[in-house]
Amino acid sequence: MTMAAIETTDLTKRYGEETALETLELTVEEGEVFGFLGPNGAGKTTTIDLLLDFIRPSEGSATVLGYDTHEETDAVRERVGILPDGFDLWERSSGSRHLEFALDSKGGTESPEALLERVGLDLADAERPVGDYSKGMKQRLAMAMALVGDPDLLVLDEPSSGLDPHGIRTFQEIIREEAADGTTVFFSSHILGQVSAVCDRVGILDDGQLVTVDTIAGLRERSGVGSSLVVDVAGEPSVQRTSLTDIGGVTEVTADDGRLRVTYADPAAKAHAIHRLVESGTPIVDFDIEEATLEDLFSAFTGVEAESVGEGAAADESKATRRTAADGGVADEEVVQ
Ligand SMILES: Nc1ncnc2c1ncn2[C@@H]1O[C@H](COP(=O)(O)OP(=O)(O)OP(=O)(O)O)[C@@H](O)[C@H]1O
Repeated sequence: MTMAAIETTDLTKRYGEETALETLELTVEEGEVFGFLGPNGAGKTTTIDLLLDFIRPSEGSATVLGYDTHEETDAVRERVGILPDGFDLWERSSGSRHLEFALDSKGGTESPEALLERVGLDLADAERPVGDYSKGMKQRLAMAMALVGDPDLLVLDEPSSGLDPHGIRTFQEIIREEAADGTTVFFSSHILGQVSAVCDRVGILDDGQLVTVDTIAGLRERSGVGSSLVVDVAGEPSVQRTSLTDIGGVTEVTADDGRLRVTYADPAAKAHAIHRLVESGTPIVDFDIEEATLEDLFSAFTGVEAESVGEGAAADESKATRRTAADGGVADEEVVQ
């Protein structure tokens, strides 16, 4: 039997009246790259802090790599590499000193140079005090420290914060390399594109509740958010609308100004639709497939509308709005920075 890298049972954290995490039941298998997705305040950091015993649960328990997070904290921390959210560095010490410290305390045997190269920090920068580093450079150093000692599990809390697009690619490469080497990777993010780029499975957390866990493909299928076949036709389509709506898996057909849009839940439906159009003698000028985006999926599962979730620094300014019924109307409240 394979051991789960992370297993939580009934894991709950309350702060007074506020429930930061509600009866979380989560299993992350060994070797998986698992994305933990959710808007600000969803409970991602709380979960990670519980897994590493930085805070104690109000109820429930968890194991990491088979060890109880509370009873066997040292065993857990020895085997886990952590890139925390809002980590502290010693501003006056150099990057190299930080790495030496991490190597000493973890008993790591890696060469500092190799670690620096992996995260894209050059040797000259490594000699400068960390107080002079940009946010992205600090993030790279923290990743190098997390990699020390060849951890069995990498826990990354919002790893891309402060990184430029190149840095994001570097981190994605590291995640893929670690996974290829058998390391389990658990990382939290509110940026969907980054999660989909590397993850085997995704868990969506919203307001302390695990809303769903699935592969991206599975989320697509279950969300009911359809993809669309968009066909440009010369003149009016000569096809009967019902001959398209009759196709199994088609959920909606609209026609607008020489453009026909067939929305489907079952991908097999699009070939049928093309076939019927050709059969009816409709002159097709061009066609395109518009896939449901990850943003659409996220909204479908959380009711939170993500607006801009591209890569890079700009993504950190991405906004999402939660639709709340207020004063009988719909108010938009910002929930993602
Ligand atoms: N020490 C604390 N005292 C009181 N409430 C807290 C404390 N720590 C976290 N919370 C609350 O718990 C909830 C979950 O916070 P958490 O930091 O886990 O969210 P998150 O998903 O990591 O968000 P972010 O993306 O902003 O890091 C929030 O409502 C937060 O205000």
